[in-house]
Amino acid sequence: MQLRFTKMHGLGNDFVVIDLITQRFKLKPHHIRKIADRHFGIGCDQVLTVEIPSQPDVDFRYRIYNAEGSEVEQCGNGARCFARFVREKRLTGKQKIKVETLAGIIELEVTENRHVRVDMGEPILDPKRIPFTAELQAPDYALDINGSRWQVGAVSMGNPHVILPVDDVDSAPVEQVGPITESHPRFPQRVNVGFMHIVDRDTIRLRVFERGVGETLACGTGACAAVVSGIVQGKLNATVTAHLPGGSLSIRWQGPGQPVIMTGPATTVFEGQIQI
Ligand SMILES: N[C@H](CCC[C@H](N)C(=O)O)C(=O)O
Repeated sequence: MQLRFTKMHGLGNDFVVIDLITQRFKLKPHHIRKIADRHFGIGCDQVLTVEIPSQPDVDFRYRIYNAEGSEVEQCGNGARCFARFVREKRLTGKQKIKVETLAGIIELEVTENRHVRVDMGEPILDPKRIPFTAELQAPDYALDINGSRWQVGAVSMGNPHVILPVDDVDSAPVEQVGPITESHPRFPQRVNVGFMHIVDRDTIRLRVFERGVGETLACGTGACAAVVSGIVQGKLNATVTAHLPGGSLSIRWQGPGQPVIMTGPATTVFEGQIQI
């Protein structure tokens, strides 16, 4: 079958976006792996699908698949691309778009300067719901990684994140520590691994080794989780600029009971068709 797709990216975190409203196809893990393959397929970090919602008062269903084929709960950079896609494809004319994900409902808004503002919902700090094995909820946790002890943050944005503090992201041990931490036994559903340098109370630099993908040029939920962790530890103000290798995001969180608001760009690269 020929499937139409659109190649997009959010700060270099790249996606293949497929409209499964006007096209009918059931994507299986081996299809995702083929689409995501950078030599034998199109190439991307994640595949995103646009589907008919299953809930009332929601505009679309938004599904996310990591390049390895696993379906995941949330993708922040993908959410911004989702908003641009459904408007460019005239699947909606709305300024504010509600979408359902495995992590719950999020709200997307295309802003005047063509950026997209996403209400990512409330962060989850209860270890049991991240999930992360810990006696009690705390601002940070001692975590032994390959014989070294780190003092880490643990936050879910619907998907699990662990945040490791570093003094310099450029020299952070992403390749060495990322893979082993992604599969750390205290994270039963594996985890996205952020390496965060707090520059000042309004600024962080961040690299992310993503669950199911590896290091990406940007991670939206990772930026949200890192800022929340820094705020909980009393080290960041409510509005933070997160600088990632692919570019910068604005992240705002006003504390417990409040949603995390992420604002940033979304870019369409090309359209195509793939025989699948
Ligand atoms: N790798 C993530 C999903 C994609 C998240 C990232 N691309 C973002 O922008 O939030 C996970 O397994 O939870």
